[in-house]
This record gives sequence, structure tokens and C-alpha cells, in this order.
Amino acid sequence: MSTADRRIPVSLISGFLGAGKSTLLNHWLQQPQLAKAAVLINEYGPVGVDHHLVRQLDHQPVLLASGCICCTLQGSLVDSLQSLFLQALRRQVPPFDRLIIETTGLADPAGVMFTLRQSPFLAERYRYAGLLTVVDGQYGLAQLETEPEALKQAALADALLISKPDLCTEDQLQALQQRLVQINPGATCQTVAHGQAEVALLAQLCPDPASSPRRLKRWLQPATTIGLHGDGAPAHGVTSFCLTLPPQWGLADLLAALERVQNRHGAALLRLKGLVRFPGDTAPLVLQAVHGTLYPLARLAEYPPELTDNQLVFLTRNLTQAQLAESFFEC
Ligand SMILES: Nc1nc2c(ncn2[C@@H]2O[C@H](COP(=O)(O)OP(=O)(O)OP(=O)(O)O)[C@@H](O)[C@H]2O)c(=O)[nH]1
Repeated sequence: MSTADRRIPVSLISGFLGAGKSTLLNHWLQQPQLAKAAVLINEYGPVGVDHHLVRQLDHQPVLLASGCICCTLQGSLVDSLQSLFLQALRRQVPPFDRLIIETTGLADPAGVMFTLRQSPFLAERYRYAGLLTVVDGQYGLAQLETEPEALKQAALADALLISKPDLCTEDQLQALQQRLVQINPGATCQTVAHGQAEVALLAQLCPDPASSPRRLKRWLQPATTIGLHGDGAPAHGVTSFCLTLPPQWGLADLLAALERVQNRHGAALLRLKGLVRFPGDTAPLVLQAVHGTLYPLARLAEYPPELTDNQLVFLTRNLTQAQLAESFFEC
């Protein structure tokens, strides 16, 4: 990075659904080096849950944009970045020295890179500072074969982080690492458990793009060399919807329903997130699943008031809401 460049560095964290992006961000936001960082979280789905899962420090604005930044909301990303900059200038939010964008699991990072370059306002104030892609240690290898977005995110990354080593065998990790090297030999690749990566990784992602045009070209290059169309199209057959728990259900009913759904439709269940509270609970449980894996339930400190009780957000591929509901609500 040139010392004269005073633009705010923008780092992207991408990774397929449930790969471990928020976990990493949560860890990083507690580190003093990022005390003056701003964070933009982008979500896919009708109800935002992520921003309640990322621990928010008082002085860090967490902005939300619903939808997919790369394909449907590029205009809105420009607006968000512009407004964040102006708000900091007017001291409506604390000044920030770095911006981290966590892209939705379905986002194509090339769209974000392109946005930053295309808007003159943004290009003067922000500089693209690299892409870190988190790859699910457990499901990553399969996702790289079946999910074009996952492949593209890996192909475009400056650094790759393999998550969840504790859930993988050595062979699994090795096979994934080998595949990632094939897809993106230029990126660094390391394994990280529970998001505990060094913050220094952010600074190492890439130098000032202006001083490295070849790299920039590579970032923006459609990944046709590895068999993708590179048109930024959203995944086919991916739907997102909410289901509300029947009021008489308890935790046991919910767990039984999830087991049914995961047994029957594990492959089609890209992601499930939810906050649930049962009678007598003072704080909600955080529910997260990826395919057939239900992650350990965690309890939030308090209930975010603006969220509707007991709604689960599903993201599925080639599985309709009606089909999923039939399994979910079966008694
Ligand atoms: N066992 C284990 N679980 C992990 C690890 N990293 C993340 N997880 C869990 O995986 C689940 C998904 O992680 P998130 O950080 O929410 O994933 P994400 O990429 O932000 O998910 P989306 O926002 O849906 O794209 C959570 O329940 C995490 O606690 C890890 O290293 N080991």
C-alpha cells in the first residue's frame, strides 16, 4: 500500500452459506486492532439474523442491507458506503479507518469489487483491500463441485481460510486443501478453528490495487478458466422463506422437526437460522444448521426486540416451502 493513499481500505469476507464468516468476524471485532473498523453485513433472506449474532461494539456501526449485494442491490451498496462515509464526516457515526464487508453466502465477490471501482465517489474514498474466503472444512469440497458461487468465491480469494477443522478428518482437510490449490494457487490457505484467525491477515490480503493492476485484473476476471459462466447470476433453484413455530411447541418438538427435515432434505437445506424462545425463557436460543449438521444451540444475552418470535429462516435449493413445511410440521 502506498503511504500517500489515505482511502479507507475495504476488505471482503466471503464464503458459502454457513462456512464460518460471522464466527470469524465476531472474533475479529473483539480485537483492539479493529477497534475503529466499520462493518457492513449483507444478508440473503426475508429476515435478518446475522447482525444479532455478530457481537456489536458500541462504537462500530453495523449496517444491514437485505438481499444479495452483488446481483440485486449494487445500487444500494453504493448508497450504503456513500452514506457511511458522509455520516462519519458529519460525526453522526464514529470515524472509521477500515471497512469490512461480510457478503452473503450466495454473493459473488466480483460484483462488490466492481461496485467499488465503478462509482467515482467510492473510488476516491475507499480502496479495495482484498478478499478473504472462508471454506467449510466439512462441506467445502462438495460445495466446490456443486455450487458455482462457492467455486467462484474460492477462485477469487486472496486468502482462503478452511473452517471447522475439529469436524473434519485429516484426509478431508488434505483433499480440500489440494482442491483449493488447484482452483486458486495464488491465494494463501490456512486452517482456522472457531474463527480464531490473526487480524494481521487482513493487512496481508493485498497491496493497493492501483499498484498491482495485474492482480486487480485477476480479481475481476470471470472465472471461466475453471468452468463457470462468470455472469454473476444467482444460484438456480435457491429459495429463502420463513416458518413460524406453532405456539404449543417446545424445544423437543422443534428438535424432532429439525431432525426430520435434515434426514429427509439435508442435501437441499443450504442454511437454517433462527432465534427461538419458549415459554419461561428469558433469552432466545440461536439455531443454526447447514445441510445435515445442526450446530450446538447458543443462548443470546437478551432478545432483540424487533424480531418476530420463533421464526426460522430457511435457505434451500430445489426444495419448496410447501415441501419443507410438510416434513417440518408433520406430527
Ligand atoms: N465446530 C465448529 N463449528 C464452527 C466453526 N466455525 C464456525 N462454526 C459454526 O458453524 C455455524 C455457521 O457459522 P457462521 O459463522 O454463522 O457461518 P456464516 O458463514 O456466517 O453463515 P451465513 O451467514 O449463513 O453465510 C455456526 O454455528 C458456528 O458456530 C469451527 O471451526 N468449528
